[in-house]
Amino acid sequence: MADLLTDTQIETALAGLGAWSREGDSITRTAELADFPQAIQVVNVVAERAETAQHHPDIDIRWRTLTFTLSTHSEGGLTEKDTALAARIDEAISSV
Ligand SMILES: C[C@H](O)[C@H](O)[C@H]1CNC2=NC(N)=NC(=O)C2=N1
Repeated sequence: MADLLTDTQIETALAGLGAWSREGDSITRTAELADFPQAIQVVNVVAERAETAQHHPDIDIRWRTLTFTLSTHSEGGLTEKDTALAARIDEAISSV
């Protein structure tokens, strides 16, 4: 259970995250890696972190370009679970 974020809280979180943008009840970011294996490496790191958080992003894989979309389905919108996992995804992208 996590409270839905207000519009202001979402804007503040996005300003801190940088690469993410809001699309309705979701936030999304794209990352282009050097090649396909690196993109899959990022996906594997994100998968581990998502399992630890018990919160899971939608991931679109197109060759070396990844698109992550986050929303808290059980709450029908954005919560701290999404902004927290977004930061972990950013770290995973930077670490590869
Ligand atoms: C029991 C478990 O925590 C829930 O089913 C989780 C799993 N992962 C999830 N991921 C996302 N993005 N939204 C959810 O509501 C959600 N629910």
